Amino acid sequence: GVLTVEIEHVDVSTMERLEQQGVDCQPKASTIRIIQDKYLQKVHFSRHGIPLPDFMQIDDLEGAKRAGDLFGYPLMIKSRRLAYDGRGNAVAKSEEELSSAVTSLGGFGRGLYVEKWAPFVKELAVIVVRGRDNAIVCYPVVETIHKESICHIVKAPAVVPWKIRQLASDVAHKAVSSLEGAGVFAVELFLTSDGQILLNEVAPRPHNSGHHTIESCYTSQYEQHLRAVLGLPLGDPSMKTPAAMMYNLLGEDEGDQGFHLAHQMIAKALTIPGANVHWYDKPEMRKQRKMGHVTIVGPSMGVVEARMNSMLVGRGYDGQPASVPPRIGIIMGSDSDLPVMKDASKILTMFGVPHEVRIVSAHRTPELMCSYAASARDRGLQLIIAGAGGAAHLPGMVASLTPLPVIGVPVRSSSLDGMDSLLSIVQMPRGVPVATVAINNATNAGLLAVRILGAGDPDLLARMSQYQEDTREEVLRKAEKLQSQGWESYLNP
Ligand SMILES: Nc1cncn1[C@@H]1O[C@H](COP(=O)(O)O)[C@@H](O)[C@H]1O
Repeated sequence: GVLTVEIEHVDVSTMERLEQQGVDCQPKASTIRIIQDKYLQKVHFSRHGIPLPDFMQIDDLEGAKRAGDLFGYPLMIKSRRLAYDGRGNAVAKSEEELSSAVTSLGGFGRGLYVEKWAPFVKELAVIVVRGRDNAIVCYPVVETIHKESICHIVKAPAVVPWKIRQLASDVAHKAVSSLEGAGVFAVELFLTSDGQILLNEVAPRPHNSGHHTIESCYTSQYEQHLRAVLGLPLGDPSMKTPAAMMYNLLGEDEGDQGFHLAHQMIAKALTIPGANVHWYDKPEMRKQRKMGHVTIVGPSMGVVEARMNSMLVGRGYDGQPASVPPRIGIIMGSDSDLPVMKDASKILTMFGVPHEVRIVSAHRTPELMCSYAASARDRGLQLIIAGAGGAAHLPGMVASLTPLPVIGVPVRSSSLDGMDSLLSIVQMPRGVPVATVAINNATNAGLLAVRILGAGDPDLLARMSQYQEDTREEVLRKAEKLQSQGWESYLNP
């Protein structure tokens, strides 16, 4: 008999599986046709004014050459259907390579089109959800890092300027608004060196770039998909952990050896704080096949990256050896500030906050100051305490080079009793704040830093309450002693 199933939309791997089983997958509705045929998908999006790399259909070698003349090389040649994880794509680096590239894709009969090479600096993705009532919510923008055309690592949120995140969300929102159907859509994007966002493609389904949402967001992409298709209210897509990274467990070898290697990795992942292992239990192990994934969550991207590095030691992720990454940087203009600035470090050690201590001078090492401040956030620092004396420009300059909060410590210098340092630090122009503590009071800088971090770290805030309670009790104990003994014996015990 004939079984007719009507589906609103279907992803390419399902299509491929159905075709392998001899099921005729000719779509009926126009929406389905647009999503299945990547060329028609692009035509559709460009009609809706969504930015994407230039593209054109090619039917023969002459057409491919014309496209090469128009777009230049390297030229991306793509199959119109059944292409994913790098399959169905071929790059021709020159006109001579066109015909072999076309042959590798199965010839023109399969339906090909070409795309102008997108000179991207990062690949981004946004999971967009659309309800039956057409309500749309977007998950935070993520960065996808590919290796040999297969997604390797996903960073959530993407470490890109806020404006870029907004632009990426806008493009993704617009792309999904232009389609029909309810459910989760994954929008893959290119970020170019001149800050443009170009649409790569839209996958109408829960997606690899959204796996992190299971642990890092209030509503996972899977729950969200069910809510959307069932007509329930959409859930909150925002992140409940500050940072997450997902690592795909790809088959590293065939058969048993492949399982052995994967299990080694899983055993390592189980020792990593914040790591969650997902194993798909696919019956067969193949090289480069997605067998599972690990999502690591943590309090900052720096911490999550360090955890990822320690999981991947010896596996070629570009990180440094794992150590506890500092959350706070204590910097000072000279080693002569150290006797004062050490008090900030003492407080942070007491509260168990990992930190680093460095000498960075605004006047003697201006380049170092710039690179330190500019890279601080990406290295995972959450706050900077900067101390200096005299013409104390360090805290203010650092504050102008980073979005992180900066606390300034005026260090007393020999000639003006520290008033020069205090005024240099506290009198900042509008727009560039530095929280300034009392002259030489690095202890307060440490305590203020703990309070600021505590706003997003309940454990730290609880410790701060305990510290206040302990301080109060100490004072009360002294007051009682003074009252019971009198001041003379108090002073001369
Ligand atoms: N403003 C400034 C720029 N570079 C160093 N300083 C400050 O100059 C003071 C004297 O430094 P030194 O003892 O090294 O001469 C220190 O407080 C130091 O922060």
